[in-house]
Amino acid sequence: MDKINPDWAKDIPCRNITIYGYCKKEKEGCPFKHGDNAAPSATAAINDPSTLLDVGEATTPTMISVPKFNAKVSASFTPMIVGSDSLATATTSASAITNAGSNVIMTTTSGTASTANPIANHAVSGATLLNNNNSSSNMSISIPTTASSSNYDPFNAPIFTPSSTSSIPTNTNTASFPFPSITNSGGMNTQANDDNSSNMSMTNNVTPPMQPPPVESNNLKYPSIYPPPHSLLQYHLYAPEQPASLKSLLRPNERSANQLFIPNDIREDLTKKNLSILQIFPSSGKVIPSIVQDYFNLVPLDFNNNGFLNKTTLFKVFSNYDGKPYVLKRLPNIDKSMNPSKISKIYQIWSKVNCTNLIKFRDIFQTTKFGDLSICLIFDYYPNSLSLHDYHFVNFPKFPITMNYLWIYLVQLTNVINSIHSQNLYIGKTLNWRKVLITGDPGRIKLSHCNFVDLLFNDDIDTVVSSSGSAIERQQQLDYKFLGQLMFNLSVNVDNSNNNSAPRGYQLDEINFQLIDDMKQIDDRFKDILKYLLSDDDAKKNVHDLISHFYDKMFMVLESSQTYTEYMESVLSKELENGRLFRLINKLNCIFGRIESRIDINWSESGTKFPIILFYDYVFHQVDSNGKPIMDLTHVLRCLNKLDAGIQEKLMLVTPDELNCIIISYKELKDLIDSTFRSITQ
Ligand SMILES: Nc1ncnc2c1ncn2[C@@H]1O[C@H](COP(=O)(O)OP(=O)(O)OP(=O)(O)O)[C@@H](O)[C@H]1O
Repeated sequence: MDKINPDWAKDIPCRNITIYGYCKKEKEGCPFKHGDNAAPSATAAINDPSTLLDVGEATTPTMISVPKFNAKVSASFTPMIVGSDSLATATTSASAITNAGSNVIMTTTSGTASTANPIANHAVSGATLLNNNNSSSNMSISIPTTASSSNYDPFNAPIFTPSSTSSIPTNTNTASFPFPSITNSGGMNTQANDDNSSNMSMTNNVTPPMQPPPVESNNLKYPSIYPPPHSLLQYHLYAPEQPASLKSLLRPNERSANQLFIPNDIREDLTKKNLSILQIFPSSGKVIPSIVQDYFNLVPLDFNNNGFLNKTTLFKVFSNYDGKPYVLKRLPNIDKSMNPSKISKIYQIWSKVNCTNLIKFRDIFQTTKFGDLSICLIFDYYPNSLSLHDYHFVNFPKFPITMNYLWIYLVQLTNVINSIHSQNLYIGKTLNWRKVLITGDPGRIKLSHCNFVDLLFNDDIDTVVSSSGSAIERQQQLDYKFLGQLMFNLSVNVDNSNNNSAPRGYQLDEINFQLIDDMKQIDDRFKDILKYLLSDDDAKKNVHDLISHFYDKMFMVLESSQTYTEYMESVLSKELENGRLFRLINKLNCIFGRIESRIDINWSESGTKFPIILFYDYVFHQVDSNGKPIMDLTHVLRCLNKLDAGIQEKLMLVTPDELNCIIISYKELKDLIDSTFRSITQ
């Protein structure tokens, strides 16, 4: 190599500085220029913080002043070794990407290095973003590298907080959590008045998009229910139904996924119900006891109700006996302990009533677990059920009440009256639109409670439930009036469910025949029934007389409920095979493609297991004559069903090079797969 002329070289910037940021031969007589214009060296940057680029004064660097990006020395890209001293102190001054319009400068703001540490890595979200009002925008990202981060212990680490550095004002308004305000979303400054509107301009006071509440806040608010609403399943992640235009493109043998599986609305509804069943309450064990008698995991159903512990409360619970969910209704602050024989009598009487339109009563007991003496009643739980009042007039979306609904409800409630009266019992005031729950389609309703509370606090329980008591007959006659009142209140609000005004509920003494006649939206037959139910005649009302007014409507209800049952059966039959096929695919995947099989002679082309490989390709990796992958779900399902049934039908499996083929039956394949699976599970 020729000797370099020092006079000529002294004005030329040293290439080592350009590439590495420093020149190790500088002290050994490197003739090139290491002067003032060169970028600050790494060591200088560490020892003299003032030499670090000040993000606040970021200027457009030139190619000469900014070293090119170098993966070996750039802190942001150097894989760190935890505990390595050399790396703990190594750092880099800057890396920059420069182009005509925009500059990105990355600097470290402390002398110590960042490590492969999630806490340190939050620097990206805590980036300092500058807005430059000239035509070229500078995006300067400051990487705070917290000291002593070399030994990261994920288990003892503080909660990850996308923190703010001094250059990023923290948003103290935690109310917006977890949703960022629109103006700050994505960290983009929508108000930047940059001339060049195409430049993405970001300001210093950009709020990090996901700002969690401060950890030490005294007013820390936990989500009132788990899982919190924002973490609920994203139902739209499932494939939506195909538009009609695409359906026509299907070949005769093809079916869309929607034709093969459960319809989206039913799946979504069932998923939501499952979610409600599985909900847990975070403070269980503190505010609310974690176990009450044989029931655990208490979740208040009306958890928005303040001071709910002093009122009648409903909890969703799980039974320790059968693991099923139930509803626990707690009657708090009982003055004195109830006579156990009274409690057991109530249980014996009411647990006998079996009616599809009455929520089944399961258990009753006294407890001091809530800090007082409470009586607890246990009922079947129907997730996401709403009262008639809430379903038609309060909750969104509202389901407008129609004449058909009125008939369906009337038939079902008559069924409840019939079942309860036939046991010499009565319903009482609980026959109202807040205690009748909609539990499913089409308009399926269940009465949630009967007169338990009256019975519990009535000292003369024997009279109340005696088989010949005239008191009971009187109460039973009142039940018809309560039914009339309920049906009247629904009818009078038929037009109301479409607008936002609160539904008007009439008391029994407010209802008269004139009001019934004035209702334009109700047909005359229904008005006659209302009059029959609400009349003060001496003639005793009974179920037989009542249904003579609308027996034809009972056929309508029977018809709709049978049609719905058949529809659900057909949906169920579509899903019937899923569990079986899922187990089969699991089995196949467990044995197929294992690393050890690559060196196992049995899986080679001449091995005994080779048909499994070919079959897997045959089922899942079909290609057309041009070698283009084919995705035919029907083919997959057909093959798997035949395999599962182990039929004698033979199929030809061809090797990818098409030079060899195997003719094998599904039965033989099934045996082969079963024996292979057994061999790896033993
Ligand atoms: N068995 C049940 N399964 C599912 N949800 C229920 C059940 N019983 C009640 N609910 C839900 O709880 C809500 C409140 O029911 P209810 O009015 O009976 O309770 P409450 O307000 O404690 O009664 P009370 O009027 O005696 O104080 C109902 O609208 C319904 O959404």
